[in-house]
Amino acid sequence: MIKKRIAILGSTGSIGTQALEVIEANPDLFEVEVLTANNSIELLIEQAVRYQPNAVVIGNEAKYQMVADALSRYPIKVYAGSKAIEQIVEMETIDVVLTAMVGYSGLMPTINAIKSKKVIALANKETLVVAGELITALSQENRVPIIPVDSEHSAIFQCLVGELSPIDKVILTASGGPFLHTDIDTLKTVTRADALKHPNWSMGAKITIDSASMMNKGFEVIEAKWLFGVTPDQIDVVIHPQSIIHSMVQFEDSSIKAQMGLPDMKLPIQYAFTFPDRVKTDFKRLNFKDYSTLTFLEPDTGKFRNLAFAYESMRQGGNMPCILNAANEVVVEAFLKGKIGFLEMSDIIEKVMCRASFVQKPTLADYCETDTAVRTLTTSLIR
Ligand SMILES: NC(=O)C1=CN([C@@H]2O[C@H](COP(=O)(O)OP(=O)(O)OC[C@H]3O[C@@H](n4cnc5c(N)ncnc54)[C@H](OP(=O)(O)O)[C@@H]3O)[C@@H](O)[C@H]2O)C=CC1
Ligand SMILES: CC(=O)[C@@H](O)[C@H](O)COP(=O)(O)O
Ligand SMILES: [Mn+2]
Repeated sequence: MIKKRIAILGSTGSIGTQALEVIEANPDLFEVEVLTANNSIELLIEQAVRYQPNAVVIGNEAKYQMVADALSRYPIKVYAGSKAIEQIVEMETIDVVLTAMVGYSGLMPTINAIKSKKVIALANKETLVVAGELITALSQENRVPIIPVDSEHSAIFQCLVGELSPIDKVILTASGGPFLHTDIDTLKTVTRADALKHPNWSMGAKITIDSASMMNKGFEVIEAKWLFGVTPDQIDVVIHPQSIIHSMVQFEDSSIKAQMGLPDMKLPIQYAFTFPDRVKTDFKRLNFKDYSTLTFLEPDTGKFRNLAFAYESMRQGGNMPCILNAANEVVVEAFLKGKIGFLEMSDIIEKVMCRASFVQKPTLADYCETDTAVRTLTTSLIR
């Protein structure tokens, strides 16, 4: 395999740091070309010293000088600002861009990376939620593969290898989050700390709250639609609290394929880097005898209304998923800051979906305008 030069957008986060572990374990296969972060300069500097990338970018421009000073002894270029993150992906020496930034901030760098013909290892699902149609069209136009990193989509992608026949259904598994068995009255008073306790995965704060509210699964339904070209009716969600089956595909002859393993994001990250090959790892193996039962339940969309909102946003199409995403980013931040309660997140999102300006055939400019306008609208609805 030719050594791949990798740019990690969001190297200081949960996905970013695990990607660096994968790269470090396979020095003959991968090298780090670019690292980016938003504010975490200490970790970014430590990573840059250790992995010696060609360039680093710090999103917060006020922190540029501190990073530049710390790395002045090394042949590492230092840039700052969100525009620099968008532009760095154009570097000729990059083969693969791992999009591991959180939220809407991943959109513009991903667009630029596709236009620069880089292979995309896509962790940042919000990119496909906000602008799935545009991103899919761009990737086809530029003949750029988008390889999923999200565990469910990596599972589906792995199930589809070698299959030429049509998909009947994709079945996304969901852990159910920390509140699977919490009644709706108790949900009114759950705290940030309660919601940040994911049963199976250790992840960044924003996606952990999305998992607790099941917006993560809603986003993953939209992500699956664009990645695998299926209709909303072909996407089922099933609660599987053990997170051992990462997702499944049913074919037209009724056969179902599942991808399984212990919950560890390093596997989907590595597979996105090595596809179509598989590379030996020392990751802990699943032992079926440790599990006397694997269980499956119907999601409760009365309790977790976000999942229903995601299906509704797909039904409406246009900029509605972009509206959903922007509203969600604002309410999650407000919940994390203790400004609103857990159930208020869905109440506010519902109001925003009714009030925001709908655009049936959005351009990139429309997505940008929608994101800005919806953030303002959502903020005004938070007491
Ligand atoms: N964590 C996981 O297991 C999984 C994550 N994903 C998806 O991957 C993405 C990353 O998630 P995760 O790693 O958990 O998130 P984290 O919050 O742990 O990390 C986010 C990274 O993005 C950077 N970042 C945040 N905001 C900005 C911004 N405005 N501009 C530039 N950089 C920014 C952060 O920098 P800094 O440290 O400086 O703030 C950090 O490096 C998300 O889209 C998530 O949904 C998907 C599946 C699983
Ligand atoms: C690891 C990963 O892919 C997450 O998206 C995870 O799936 C979250 O778990 P939930 O199933 O609880 O949303
Ligand atoms: Mn996932």
